[in-house]
Amino acid sequence: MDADIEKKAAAAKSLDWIRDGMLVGLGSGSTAAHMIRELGKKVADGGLTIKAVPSSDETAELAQNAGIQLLTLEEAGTLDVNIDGADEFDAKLQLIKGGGGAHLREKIVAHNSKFNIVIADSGKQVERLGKFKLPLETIPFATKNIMTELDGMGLSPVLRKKGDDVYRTDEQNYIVDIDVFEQNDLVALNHRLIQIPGVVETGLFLDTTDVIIMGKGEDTVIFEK
Ligand SMILES: O=C[C@H](O)[C@H](O)[C@H](O)COP(=O)(O)O
Repeated sequence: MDADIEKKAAAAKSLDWIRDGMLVGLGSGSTAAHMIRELGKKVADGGLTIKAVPSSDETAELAQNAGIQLLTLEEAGTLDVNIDGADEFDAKLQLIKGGGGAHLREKIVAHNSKFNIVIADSGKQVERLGKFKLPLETIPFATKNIMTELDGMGLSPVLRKKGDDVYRTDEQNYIVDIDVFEQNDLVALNHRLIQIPGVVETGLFLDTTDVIIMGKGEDTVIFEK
C-alpha cells in the first residue's frame, strides 16, 4: 500500500482529538503536513477555532498558508494536544524522530503539550528501534569533537549534508546521524548522549507519546499507552 495513503488516513483520523478552542502543537514532516492541510480546511469551513504552535519554520509557513492562527510557544504556554509524525515507532510507543532535522523544536513542543498524538504510515512500525539512524542536533563549535567521541562509542556518526553544504537546523545547528541498532538500553544511551556538551537534543522520544495512529491501507490502527 502506498505510504502516502496511509499518512493521509492517520492524519485525517488525528483531527478527531481536536476540539474547539484548543491550543494545538503542529509537528513537522510529510505526515504532519497532511494533518495541517486537513486542519486548515476545518478552520476555513468555520466549524473550528483553534490556535497553534508550529515545530519548524516549514510547518509555520504551511500552517499560515492553510489559514491557521499561530502563536509562539511563549504566548501559548501549555498546549492541549500535539500531533506529529515519526521516523520509527515500537510497541512501547518509543520513537525515533528528526529525519527532517526538526526534532529539537518537536521535542520542546511535545514536552509542553498535555497530550501527544503520533501519526505514521505502517512502514514506521518496527520491532526494535534503530534501522533508521538516530539524529542528534549538535552545536557547530563542538561537532567535530562530538563525532570523535561518538565514534569511540561505536556509534558510526555521520554529519548530515544538504548537497555540498553541511545541513543546518532551524536553530542553525548541525545534525549528526548515528547507528543505535545494536544498543540494548536506549534510556541509558539517551542519557549518555545528552550529557555530551554540545549535543543539544537527540531524536529519541522515549516517553512523550500518548497515542499512535498508524495508517493501514485506507484505515487506521490505534496504539495507546
Ligand atoms: O524532523 C522531522 C520529524 O521528526 C518528522 O516528524 C519525521 O521525520 C517524520 O516525517 P515524515 O512524516 O515525513 O515521515
